[in-house]
Amino acid sequence: MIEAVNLSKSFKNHEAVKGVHFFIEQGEIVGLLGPNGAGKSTAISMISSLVKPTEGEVTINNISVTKNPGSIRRFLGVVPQEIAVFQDLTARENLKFFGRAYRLKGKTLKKRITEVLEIVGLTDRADDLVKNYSGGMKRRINIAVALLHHPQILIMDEPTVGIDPQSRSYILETVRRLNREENMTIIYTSHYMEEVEYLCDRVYIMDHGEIIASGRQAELQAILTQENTIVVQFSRVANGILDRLQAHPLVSSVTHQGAAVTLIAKKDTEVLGDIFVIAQEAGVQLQSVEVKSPTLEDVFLHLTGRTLRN
Ligand SMILES: Nc1ncnc2c1ncn2[C@@H]1O[C@H](COP(=O)(O)OP(=O)(O)OP(=O)(O)O)[C@@H](O)[C@H]1O
Repeated sequence: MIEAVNLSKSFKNHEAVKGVHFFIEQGEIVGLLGPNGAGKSTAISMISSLVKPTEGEVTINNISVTKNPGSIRRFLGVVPQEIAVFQDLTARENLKFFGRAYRLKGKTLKKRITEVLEIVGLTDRADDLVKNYSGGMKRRINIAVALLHHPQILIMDEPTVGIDPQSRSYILETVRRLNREENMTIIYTSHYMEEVEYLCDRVYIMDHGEIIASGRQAELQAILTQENTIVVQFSRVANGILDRLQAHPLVSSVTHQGAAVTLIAKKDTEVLGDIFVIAQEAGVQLQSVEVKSPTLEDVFLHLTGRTLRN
């Protein structure tokens, strides 16, 4: 349904997206995961015809996005990262305005406004000015605008950044419902691993403009079948201890939050003994050690050497 081949975008001398390929089937929820600056927004802006690729091509339902931007826009609903509605209008007035831009009018528009307000849970506040909304409500009206013309495909760029947990879970449930009840195809970009784990059938992991891994979650986790995640609570992080752990030949990555250190290491009993020795030599105590199976976050860490929040 959506196919991107060798998609690239350069801004002056900077290559934001470097020859990526996507294939997305109808009815899938696909996650595009990566840290800030990975190239996610640029990639989806090319898919939705808002940015012209430097190289490569995107087709949606076999129609070229670059050659026929007008005809593919009717299939697409795009939820941008920024709130793209008028703050001095009410939600209903905003929806009327954008509905007319989609050439909806009269009773059809009125009915659809009622429906989308219901979908995003803003029926009760429809006649309040958007500037008086909470951050989460503004994000929801942003989504409602994208749904007005019954798109087959919804492209969402980090739709839950900076909002309260309740609005966040409301948005996640709305995305699931749209997918299940209307078979809507959804591309969901995020740097929140847990959202992608919860929502997405398949995931593309992007870093520095490239797709560094893709697949179903289980397939991605299988990248680390030879590894364990080891979480060690030290009494403190002494000088040099992180470097020594990182230098261990069986350890592929080390991150820490205070004195809690997470290692990804080959499944080998030697590692635990060596951690103990390293701690002893650094004069710190081991307060607890937990060995876990790797998560999607660990896969990301293994592939990039960084956590998503870095
Ligand atoms: N219009 C532009 N002009 C110049 N550079 C740009 C432009 N848009 C994006 N970039 C650069 O391209 C790279 C990728 O940016 P992009 O916004 O696609 O990343 P992202 O993964 O969506 O990150 P974020 O979550 O911060 O939006 C960044 O280095 C960014 O600074």
